[in-house]
Amino acid sequence: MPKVLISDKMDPNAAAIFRMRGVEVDEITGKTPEELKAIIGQYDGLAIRSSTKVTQEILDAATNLKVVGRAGIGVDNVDIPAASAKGVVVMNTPFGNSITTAEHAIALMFALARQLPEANAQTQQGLWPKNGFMGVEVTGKTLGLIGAGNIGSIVASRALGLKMKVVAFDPFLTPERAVEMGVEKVDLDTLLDRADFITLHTPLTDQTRNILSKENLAKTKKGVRIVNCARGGLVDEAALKAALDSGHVAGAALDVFESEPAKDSPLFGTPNFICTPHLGASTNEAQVNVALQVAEQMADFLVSGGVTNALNMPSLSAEEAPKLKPYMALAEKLGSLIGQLEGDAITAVAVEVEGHAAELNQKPITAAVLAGLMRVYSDTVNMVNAPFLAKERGLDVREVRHDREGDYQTLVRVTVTTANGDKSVAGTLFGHASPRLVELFGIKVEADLDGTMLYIVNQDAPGFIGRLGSTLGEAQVNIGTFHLGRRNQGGEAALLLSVDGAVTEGVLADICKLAGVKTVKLLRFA
Ligand SMILES: NC(=O)C1=CN([C@@H]2O[C@H](COP(=O)(O)OP(=O)(O)OC[C@H]3O[C@@H](n4cnc5c(N)ncnc54)[C@H](O)[C@@H]3O)[C@@H](O)[C@H]2O)C=CC1
Ligand SMILES: O=C(O)C(=O)COP(=O)(O)O
Repeated sequence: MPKVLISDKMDPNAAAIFRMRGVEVDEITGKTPEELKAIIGQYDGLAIRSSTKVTQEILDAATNLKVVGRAGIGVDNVDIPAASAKGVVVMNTPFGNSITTAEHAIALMFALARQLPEANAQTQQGLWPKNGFMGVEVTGKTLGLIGAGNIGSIVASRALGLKMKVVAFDPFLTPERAVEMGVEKVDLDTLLDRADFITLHTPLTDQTRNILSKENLAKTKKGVRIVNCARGGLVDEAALKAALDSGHVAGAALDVFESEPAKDSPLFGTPNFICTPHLGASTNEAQVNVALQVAEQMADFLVSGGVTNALNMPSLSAEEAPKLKPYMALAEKLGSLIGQLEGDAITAVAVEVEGHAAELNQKPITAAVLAGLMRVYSDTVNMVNAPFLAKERGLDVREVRHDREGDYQTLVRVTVTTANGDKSVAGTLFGHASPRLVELFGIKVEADLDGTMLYIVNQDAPGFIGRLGSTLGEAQVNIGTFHLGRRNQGGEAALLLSVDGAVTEGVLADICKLAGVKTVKLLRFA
């Protein structure tokens, strides 16, 4: 039974779903990194929000970990390259809390426009400060959206409902989508020049870090009000403090900080500054949504191999997964065979599918080929990290889908390029489930690739098989299965034998000495 750790506060629906889906679950929140490191080794899955930092160190200690599920959107607390390198899938729930977060941005905009927190505090102190809080209307004002993705577009729709004009800066926003959203697409300088309110809705990247820098804050309209419900680091906090102090910025609301938890920000106590402790996603609705989603997604993956909303792996629906499973097994065996036979010499890999295989999602088939092929170098390679490792090694990977009718109802062919030219192996599924090799370097053979096998290339000549049988028999090596194919009579023949027991270097050397033998290799398949 797979086992998951929920390490951040999460709606109880998550644990309930895990249990319902046959996944064991522990909820242990508030652990220090050291404490987490000590226990993470027992878990197949880790379900988090933003508090748990999934660092290289944690991943190194997570010897059984297969999936990290983020009940929310931002994954900047997960070292994704490190997870990919370790073959751990990282998933998020990209929509579950977006309405809630957009509503928080709108709430903070109103709170700034009418100075609600301070008015509330003074009223409750008995000061009745009726004349101290002259606000501004939002109707007719311009909202500048930085980032017009899921949350940005919900904020835009709400702002339009409030009769605001919305301008948006987002390099990936198409003109058509801008029209559909009812916003004007502008460049950043135009936005800074025109916006009465600015809200930020981008991830934190090298391009967005300090997007509201000292220089850019200086370009804003005097009296602008700024809301950041996205990520700390998008606004330069020191520059913001100076702009609030000078009165150039009339108000700012931050839900997120450069460093969290923010316990002693220089912004604290600044007039017209309000903040919340990363509450953007904190509604019952959003937390139920993300908890249900993350648990369903992680359970799908751990129980049936389905992949949804992964950031480092192609998607694979729970319906597709069972159909693809035998193909992935076949693809991995073909990759393993060719990796063991050709090894380091490979510079490019082409994965071709035809027949029934061509009707399926090819990405997982290719990933499985690469996993099999590269497991020759490292037994930590799996379908998640194989495509990344292939890229790192400079392997040129190509996918080809044929809609032609071939000899087989379904076929996967793997062709590798080496200094000695292209070499290819192909396999099919017998009875829709059983992987079978059908072609090996241009020679037709039929073989199950299983356990320990011997691959022998020899000159086709009478008596060879008898001599080979005697050599193995004398060494007490029992032959399990025997598969033979040849290019033409008297030409090159290929033999694949599955054998029981150990085949020593001495036995291999004896086979090499048999007349007509060109190649002998010991192969191992999972
Ligand atoms: N405060 C909170 O509790 C929450 C914060 N968030 C954060 O809100 C942010 C936005 O989330 P979503 O809208 O779901 O993400 P999204 O991926 O749907 O949208 C992000 C948008 O930013 C745009 N973008 C990327 N680079 C840009 C750049 N250099 N300049 C301008 N735009 C750029 C993208 O094109 C995309 O349209 C994320 O950082 C997320 O982590 C999300 C949920 C809750
Ligand atoms: O979903 C996101 O990106 C968030 O920032 C929400 O964070 P949280 O789950 O509330 O810690």
